[in-house]
Amino acid sequence: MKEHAPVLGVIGGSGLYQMSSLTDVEQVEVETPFGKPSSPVVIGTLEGKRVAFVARHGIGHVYSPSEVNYRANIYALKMLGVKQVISISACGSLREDYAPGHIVIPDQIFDFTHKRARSFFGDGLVAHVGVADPVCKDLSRQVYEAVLQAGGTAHLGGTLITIEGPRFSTRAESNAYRSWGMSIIGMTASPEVFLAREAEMCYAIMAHVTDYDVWHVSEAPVTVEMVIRTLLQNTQIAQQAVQALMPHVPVACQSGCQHALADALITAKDRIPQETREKLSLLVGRYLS
Ligand SMILES: CSC[C@H]1O[C@H](OP(=O)(O)O)[C@H](O)[C@@H]1O
Ligand SMILES: Nc1ncnc2[nH]cnc12
Repeated sequence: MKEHAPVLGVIGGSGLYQMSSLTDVEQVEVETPFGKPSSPVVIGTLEGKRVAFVARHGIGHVYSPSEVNYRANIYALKMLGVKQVISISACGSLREDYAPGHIVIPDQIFDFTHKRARSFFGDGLVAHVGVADPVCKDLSRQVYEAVLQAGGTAHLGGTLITIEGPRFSTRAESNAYRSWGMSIIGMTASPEVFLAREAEMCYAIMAHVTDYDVWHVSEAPVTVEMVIRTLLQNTQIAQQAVQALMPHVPVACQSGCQHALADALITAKDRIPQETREKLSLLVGRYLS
């Protein structure tokens, strides 16, 4: 591997399985204590800096939202030295003013998933990270500026609800989420965002609105074809936005993401099994010495 650690990790979602703008590309097979990431990690140069890319659903889109190994994806990026991650995701809109083609950088997450491994911790080492503000405010603002610079229509803020899927919502569910004040809907932000916090990484979401879900009275209900068609129309903006972000990374984080575990570990040091210490040393080593 090249000597410089990637300054940015990009996790590409539905419709974004590679970054064509990367040069000097190498492909790294990473094995983590949590298994293999969804795809080989592709590391390449963009604007003179190294970027690491993972295809969330695998090459050919082979993992459903419930099957994605979120822990391995985040852990693999951490192993490569990545400290800041952006997710590029497709989402449905639950608000009239967040229209298909627009890009939302949400500031809140509502986790409605129920069957995913959602923490690196356990097995004798307990941690409770704070996620009141689940995304990095500083990285999110830079992503927002970058999307504007790339010519996109962007919204900074909004709540993203993550459903388990893989099916889309019923009209009753969609209307309920709207009545709860949710802005956009997807299937992958949780637990990814929370794992990034446990790994003390800054994390922001560039969510591409691909549809109006199923609540809209005059728009057709969401389909996969609709999602991929709209996302593909946005691919160039997504790639240009990442390019526009590069001069600003690493973004100066004032939000404490890089110290998220400082007051989160609760297990007595002498009670932590050696095996767990070793497994999680990359995350907690500096707190246990
Ligand atoms: C292909 S439609 C539903 C699918 O698309 C989104 O994926 P991602 O967040 O990885 O872009 C959504 O979350 C679902 O997984
Ligand atoms: N309407 C929707 N619901 C859940 N995930 C989505 N991804 C894209 N559109 C979506």
